[in-house]
Amino acid sequence: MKHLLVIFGGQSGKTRQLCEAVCAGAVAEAQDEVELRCLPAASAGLDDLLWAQGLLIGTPENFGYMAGIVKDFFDRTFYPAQDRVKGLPYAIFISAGNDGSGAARAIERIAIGYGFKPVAEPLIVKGEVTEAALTRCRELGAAMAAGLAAGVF
Ligand SMILES: Cc1cc2nc3c(=O)[nH]c(=O)nc-3n(C[C@H](O)[C@H](O)[C@H](O)COP(=O)(O)O)c2cc1C
Repeated sequence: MKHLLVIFGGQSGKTRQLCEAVCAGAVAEAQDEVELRCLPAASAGLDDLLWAQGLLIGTPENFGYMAGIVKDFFDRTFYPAQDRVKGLPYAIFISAGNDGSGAARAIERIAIGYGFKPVAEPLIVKGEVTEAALTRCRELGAAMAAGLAAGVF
């Protein structure tokens, strides 16, 4: 069984909606081969990160950056995880009002510090969460789960 960790932040529920679709996609694709752990960023910690063989990070864009609670996850885990998570495949999904690029860039920079390996372009959903957006999220979750199951990352 491969291990996929999904963490998310957010206040008004849109990132959570994206997260639920990401997770549904992963389960639909590979529930027999991939064990999923989906956690609010505040509840996720070092043990979860070390458990993970794949990581999906969900955040709103707040003030051109990731949610503070997602940054807090990185702040808490960076030093203890250093040199233990190199090469961890990851991808990002973002709920934004009208941009999202600042949050994506900030997470990408931090991910370089950990040595995570990007395996998909950041998925940015602007404005309302439409059915089309949820489909993209399900596809992201499915692609991550399929890649993990197949051992291609
Ligand atoms: C304090 C705050 C700051 C925000 N800053 C940005 C921003 O810089 N760029 C942007 O595109 N949207 C911005 N937004 C809009 C949110 O990204 C958007 O409403 C998002 O869908 C919220 O996700 P959530 O429901 O998971 O909290 C901001 C919202 C809040 C509350």
